[in-house]
Amino acid sequence: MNQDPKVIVALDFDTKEEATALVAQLDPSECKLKVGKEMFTLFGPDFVKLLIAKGFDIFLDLKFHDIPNTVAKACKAAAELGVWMVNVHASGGLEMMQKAKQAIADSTHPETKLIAVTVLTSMDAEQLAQVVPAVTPAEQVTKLATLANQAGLDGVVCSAQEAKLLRDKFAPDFLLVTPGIRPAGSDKGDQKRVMTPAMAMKSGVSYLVMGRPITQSGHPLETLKQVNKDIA
Ligand SMILES: O=c1ccn([C@@H]2O[C@H](COP(=O)(O)O)[C@@H](O)[C@H]2O)c(=O)[nH]1
Repeated sequence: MNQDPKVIVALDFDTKEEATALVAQLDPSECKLKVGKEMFTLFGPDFVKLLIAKGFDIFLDLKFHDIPNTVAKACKAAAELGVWMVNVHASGGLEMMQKAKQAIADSTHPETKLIAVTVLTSMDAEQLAQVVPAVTPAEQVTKLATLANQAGLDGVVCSAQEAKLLRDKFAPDFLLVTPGIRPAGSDKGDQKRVMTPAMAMKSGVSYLVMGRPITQSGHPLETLKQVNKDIA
């Protein structure tokens, strides 16, 4: 029984029925689950609690980004739902991340992990240059990860392409959570900074976030089992 599966399946569905049909095939020893903005907006905290009750570790991927007081209260509310992990945008700044961390520490679930999004995996160098001039994705990820580390966060969301760089810079327990994971030959969709599951694990990633390559594969359970085999 694996207590700490490395794949986080992103439940990005617009009906609860589709999501629960998939979840019914999965086992908490094979994957964790991620609830993002779409499903949380549609189905709210009760949906999250339902998944927790089935024994899954839940990453609540709401990417909070607001003034420190607001983000801190949102993180406390998320932690008190009983989720395994929650996140904020690192570009919200040091004070915002410190207050969020403190709010979780003061909550009824101080063990909840808090990580920060660096540069979205859907952005390439050209897109990043439209919002932050004269910096590469790797430089911007490193800068924001350093800030998150300084704020005492548990880790960051980055692409697997930056994992080796960050793994060499931070302590082994600093979590690197990477979306943009694509098995060889699978459709990239809107993801730009991608890597295969096996290469990502070799680069020092802590957890792989995978949505469409599993959920839209036509045979999700087999796909997940193959990924777990590939990274074993
Ligand atoms: O930089 C980021 C941050 C979050 N995500 C989320 O991960 C999944 C990826 O889904 P795929 O279907 O495997 O592309 C999705 O829920 C995003 O909101 C990200 O992709 N990149």
